[in-house]
Amino acid sequence: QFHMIKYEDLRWCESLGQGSFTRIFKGSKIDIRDGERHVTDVLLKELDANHKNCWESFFEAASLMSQISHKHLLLVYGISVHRSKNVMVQEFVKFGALDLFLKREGSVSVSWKLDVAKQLASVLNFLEEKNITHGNICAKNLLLAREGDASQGSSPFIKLSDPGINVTMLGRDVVLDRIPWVAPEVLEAPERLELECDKWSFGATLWEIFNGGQAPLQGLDLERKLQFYETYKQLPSSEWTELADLISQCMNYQPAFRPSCRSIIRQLNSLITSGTSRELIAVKKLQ
Ligand SMILES: N#Cc1ccc(Nc2nc(N)cc(-n3cnc(CCO)c3)n2)cc1
Repeated sequence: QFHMIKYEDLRWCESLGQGSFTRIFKGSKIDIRDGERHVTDVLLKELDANHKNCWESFFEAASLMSQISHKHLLLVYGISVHRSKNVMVQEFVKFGALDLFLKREGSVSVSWKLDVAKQLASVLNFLEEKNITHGNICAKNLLLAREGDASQGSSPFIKLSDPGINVTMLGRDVVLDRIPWVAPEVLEAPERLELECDKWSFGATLWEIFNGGQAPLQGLDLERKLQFYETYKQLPSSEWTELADLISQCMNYQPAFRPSCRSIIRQLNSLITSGTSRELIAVKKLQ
């Protein structure tokens, strides 16, 4: 269920960092189509050689992405296996991971943030309708295809990345370090990854988007992160009560009590109307 790409048709350029058990590089792939040579920018996601036992899970994540298509889902061109190299070949998304962008950009408008949140909610709704759980929703896995420029009125455009190695394959410390994105119920039973888990992670991601891309509970060691769940803590809430309500509804310790995607989208729509008018009033006060 994959397009196999010949290793010799790939070129590695600069390294762009690493995820859990993977390294990512900018690269290009070469296709010969109707006698013409086409070079395409790609993102090469390599599985660490010392985690070869995860290759099924690594490719399973990618195959999820290539069996369904949606405008806000990352395009996976295929995979390339050569000797000990397992490589996933993805479309190169122009502006990279959202968390880094938010940290770099600092001030984006409320409507920009809500636009991104709505795009994420819409692709989660698409996955929910197909009963597909992503399992690793976070700002780092949201890629920015278009920056959007408030002054020009052009809006951002995001793509949801593959979930990476399945959480059941990760060591406990790696899962603990994903607190508060990983839903509490997943800690006890990682194999029971369900749709509700993505709602919890959506709440944590919404918090990131409205907190300049900074990681929630950053700097807490694993013990304290575990205590956060054991004592049923919530993330520091925004002054914007409607936003804080939505985040805490998503991050409900009872999975069944988390809102449906439709409800999330409805609440985002009302935030958009109240949020943009709040922003207009604030701007008017400044004039
Ligand atoms: N400066 C810069 C810059 C860096 C990267 C991209 N593009 C791109 N395209 C993808 N398909 C995936 C990623 N990506 C980034 N971080 C992860 C790991 C967490 O998912 C994946 N980045 C564009 C510009």
